[in-house]
Amino acid sequence: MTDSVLHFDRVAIELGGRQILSPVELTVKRGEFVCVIGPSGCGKTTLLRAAAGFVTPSGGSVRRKGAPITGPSREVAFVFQDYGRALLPWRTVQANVSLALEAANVPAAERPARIAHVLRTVGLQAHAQKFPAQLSGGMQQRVQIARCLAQRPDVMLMDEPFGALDAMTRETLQDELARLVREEGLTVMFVTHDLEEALYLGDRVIALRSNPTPELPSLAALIDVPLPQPRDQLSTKEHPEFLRLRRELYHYLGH
Ligand SMILES: Nc1ncnc2c1ncn2[C@@H]1O[C@H](COP(=O)(O)OP(=O)(O)OP(=O)(O)O)[C@@H](O)[C@H]1O
Repeated sequence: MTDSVLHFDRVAIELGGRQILSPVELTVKRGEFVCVIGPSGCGKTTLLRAAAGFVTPSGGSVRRKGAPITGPSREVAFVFQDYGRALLPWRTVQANVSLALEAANVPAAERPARIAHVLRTVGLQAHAQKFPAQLSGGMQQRVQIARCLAQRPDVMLMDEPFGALDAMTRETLQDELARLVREEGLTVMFVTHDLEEALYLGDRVIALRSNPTPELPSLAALIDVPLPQPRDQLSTKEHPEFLRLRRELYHYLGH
């Protein structure tokens, strides 16, 4: 179990008197990229929020490196879809990234080098002094990702991070994230509506279904994605295995 970063141990969640997630059993290993897909309202964000310690399961528990999660932790970073609200508009790019270091009580003398490093990692070193409103949506999302990287988290939880971006920017950011994950050895749980995005990025994809019952539980499918790395927007998406998995997931999602 040493390489288990997150373990969902029969996690069930009720909200507003309604069963959102029936018991989910899942282990996310170190360095793994797990994508979560499913129809709107099936509980994808809720599952991620439980891993972040924002929501307490009504049954079971989420464990990080073996210990139950009882609340938010700096070792778990959360990337929101809405980068506009995640960034402070009155702080520059570097000051937004600095927030993570300030929260972690990193000594002021160490901050500039760490900020410069993560901004280089996401290709924003030339924009450190700009304010969020001076950047495109894709660049603002990179700032949010840089801020999470500055935390040096154990795990990155990403909730439809590219959902608000145009198709071309989304593909660019997918490739940048995939590279970052490889280079930094990140562990990622990534929620998306987009089947192709899930298969393109994931080592594994889990599909959730809405309105779970004991016969048809939340976890509809858990599939391995054995496509070669690094992936490529054209050849990966034309790979026969990609097309086969896409068809399989499409079926699981009840189309
Ligand atoms: N705090 C809450 N109280 C009551 N119900 C809630 C609460 N938060 C979420 N829900 C409900 O739980 C269900 C699952 O929500 P969740 O946001 O996890 O779904 P999702 O799969 O991420 O949806 P989407 O793809 O639309 O973002 C929805 O029906 C939602 O209305």
